[in-house]
Amino acid sequence: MTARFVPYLPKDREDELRRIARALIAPGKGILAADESNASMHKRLDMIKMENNEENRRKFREMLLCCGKEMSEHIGGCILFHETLYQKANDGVPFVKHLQQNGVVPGIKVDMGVVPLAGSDAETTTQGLDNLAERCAQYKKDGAHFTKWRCTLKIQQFTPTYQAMIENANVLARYASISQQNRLVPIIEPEILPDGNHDIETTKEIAEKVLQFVMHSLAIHNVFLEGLLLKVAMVTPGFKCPKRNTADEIASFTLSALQRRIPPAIPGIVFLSGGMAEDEATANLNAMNKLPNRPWALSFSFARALQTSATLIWHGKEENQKAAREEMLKIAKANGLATLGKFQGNLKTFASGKNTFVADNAY
Ligand SMILES: O=P(O)(O)OC[C@H]1O[C@](O)(COP(=O)(O)O)[C@@H](O)[C@@H]1O
Repeated sequence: MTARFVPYLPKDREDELRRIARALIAPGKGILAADESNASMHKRLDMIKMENNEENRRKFREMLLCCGKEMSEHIGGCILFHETLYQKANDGVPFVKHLQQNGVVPGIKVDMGVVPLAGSDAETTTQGLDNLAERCAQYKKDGAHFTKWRCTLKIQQFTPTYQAMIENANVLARYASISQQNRLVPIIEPEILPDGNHDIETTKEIAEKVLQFVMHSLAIHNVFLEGLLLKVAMVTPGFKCPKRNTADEIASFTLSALQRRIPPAIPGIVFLSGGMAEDEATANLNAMNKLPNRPWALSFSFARALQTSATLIWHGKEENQKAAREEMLKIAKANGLATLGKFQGNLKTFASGKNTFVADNAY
């Protein structure tokens, strides 16, 4: 019998996407998220009282991205912001080349930010589909092999609404399809924000619902599951919930939500850090990777939980760069071990115990 539709992707395209996805989450590796938009960069640089301008953002990225070959031991890929993809390190070599030479796959954030979703309960969708195909084609030529798109959903008395869940799931699927058509592995991020005083049971229930909508839309748009990664928040109690949960509890709630909703064809699920302290994010990831029944790789795509100590040590000073990079690599190593469930003891970092929660982190 002949196929009723033109194939969604040719075989060689599928193989390419599969290969890229696997490289990003190879055993012991995860992703460094360094794709902060300029508004988010303001918050990063403000921590060390640096002005948020193009040159300071370049210096910050120089500190994070030019760590040498050691970086690829635990970091498979790095997500960049548009500006960074075209910036150069102090030695005149583009950042993207530095990453390639050091065995780290460069990726790019392609969404154009969160905007209000009219008619909803003060919720949002994410814009950026216009010209996305052209931008993706260009990014591929310029060295990127994967993309990221972030949607945010809020837990409040009446949210996330059906409208927000269906809209965000659909925009994520459309983005993923366009990305795959352009030979870029999409990292699909339906982030449930940590704000609120709800308990962990509530977060789990909502996470399952949100994921159900996302998987449904991916199926409708024929997105190739083996050639994508999912980026989600761990299932935790709301930031203001008085009852806190242990790493083992967070791990089992998170894993159960994923097991119920995510097909094993998806090669990997990577977690954002969402304002958790560095040591906490690592402990939770490690606990998850000790549990049975994980058909996908469970890894990290942290921004704050990989950058905070390094940023505070660096403080914008050239002479602190080496120590800052060593700290970041130490944390990456701990997370690499956590992807295997092999991290032991407590992670001691410059910013241990310091949460980096940002209220309503949807710009
Ligand atoms: O600046 P944006 O586009 O709002 O993105 C916020 C950040 O959220 C992330 O998706 C996750 O970051 P955290 O690990 O700090 O929660 C990053 O990739 C991104 O830089």
